[in-house]
Amino acid sequence: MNIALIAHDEKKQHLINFVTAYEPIFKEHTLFATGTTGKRITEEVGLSIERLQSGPLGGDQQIGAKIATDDLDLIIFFRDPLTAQPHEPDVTALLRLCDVYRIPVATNAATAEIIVRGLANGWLDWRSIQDSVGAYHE
Ligand SMILES: O=C(CO)COP(=O)(O)O
Repeated sequence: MNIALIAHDEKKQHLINFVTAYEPIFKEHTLFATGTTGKRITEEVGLSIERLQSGPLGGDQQIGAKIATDDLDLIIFFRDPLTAQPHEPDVTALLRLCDVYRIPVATNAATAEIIVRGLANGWLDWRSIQDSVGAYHE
């Protein structure tokens, strides 16, 4: 599975802790991340990640583009709901595309726990057989 990992600044340590806890699962998959998030995960957890631009510089839009081309299967995006983001429209657009293409997305640790445990149990295997682009029009 292709998995995107993203966290706003106030949530980055939460994501680091989360990815560390589930490192045996994440290391089995292909990981992408926005710039600063990816840098920290690489340095602090040691996982190999394809880093995109930092969120405010277009990273969320790059993640969105990968969703639109069916190149991502799961998004874990620890959002900070208490701090205004300069690129809020990009965040909204990214989450919208998750709904358009039926991409599982976790925006907090509680949901991420369920999804990652499901991932390990094969509950996301349907991703590899569905035509996600067509799915919206069913
Ligand atoms: O801003 C972000 C998501 O909206 C995350 O970007 P960084 O990982 O570069 O901090």
